[in-house]
Amino acid sequence: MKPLLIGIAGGSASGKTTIAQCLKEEFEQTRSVVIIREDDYYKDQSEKTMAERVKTNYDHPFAFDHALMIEQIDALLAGQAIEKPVYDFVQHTRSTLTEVVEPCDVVVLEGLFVLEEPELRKRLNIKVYVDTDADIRFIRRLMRDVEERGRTLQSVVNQYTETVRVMHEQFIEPSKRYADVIIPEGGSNVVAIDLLKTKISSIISPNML
Ligand SMILES: Nc1ncnc2c1ncn2[C@@H]1O[C@H](COP(=O)(O)OP(=O)(O)O)[C@@H](O)[C@H]1O
Ligand SMILES: O=c1ccn([C@@H]2O[C@H](COP(=O)(O)O)[C@@H](O)[C@H]2O)c(=O)[nH]1
Repeated sequence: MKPLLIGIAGGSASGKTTIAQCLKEEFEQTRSVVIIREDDYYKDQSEKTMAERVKTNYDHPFAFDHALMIEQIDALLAGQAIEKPVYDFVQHTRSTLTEVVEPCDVVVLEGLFVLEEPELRKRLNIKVYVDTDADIRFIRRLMRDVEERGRTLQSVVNQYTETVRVMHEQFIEPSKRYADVIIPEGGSNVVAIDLLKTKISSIISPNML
């Protein structure tokens, strides 16, 4: 049977990763769910200096290698393992590491553009948009980027006002209209996450429902 492909889009720090991780953990024992993060397909910038990397607009679709991402998703859908890139947010470029991902019953794609990019969207069986207010997203991003991604408060504020906010309004928010399911507030929405878990259960063990 072809794997079920679930896409989770939404703004930066809306809770996409948190929800995807919740789904994966629920089915950990059966190893039925694998997560593919669009972030891992940011283009390699190892040829650029750090000063040049900082200037990149990471919230525009051009920042991603979507062709490679689509090629690897198609391989997973065809039952083949992939060796995917791993992104290093601190260095703003691809890590030298790669990760082998085995095919699974359910593939969760999470990222800014998974509903916006037509070639990704048309492959999705279930389209989810995580709808979290901008002020909450900004606060979460500030805390996460300072704690985990090596940023300063000032750099987070500058990036948010110069690119993140405007690209969100241009590309991400409009992609909500393609969603089958809209989840307000992200990871704290237990009811919505339970509905997704039930759907996944019906795919991997249809006789249990
Ligand atoms: N419901 C929530 N309440 C509080 N913090 C949250 C919640 N959901 C996510 N976070 C935190 O916000 C940050 C961004 O969440 P994440 O799931 O990584 O968002 P995204 O993948 O959309 O960028 C993380 O540090 C995460 O732990
Ligand atoms: O080198 C980079 C690459 C990306 N970003 C920012 O990350 C977010 C996307 O990640 P989320 O987990 O969805 O928040 C995006 O808004 C980019 O601005 C970066 O700062 N540096």
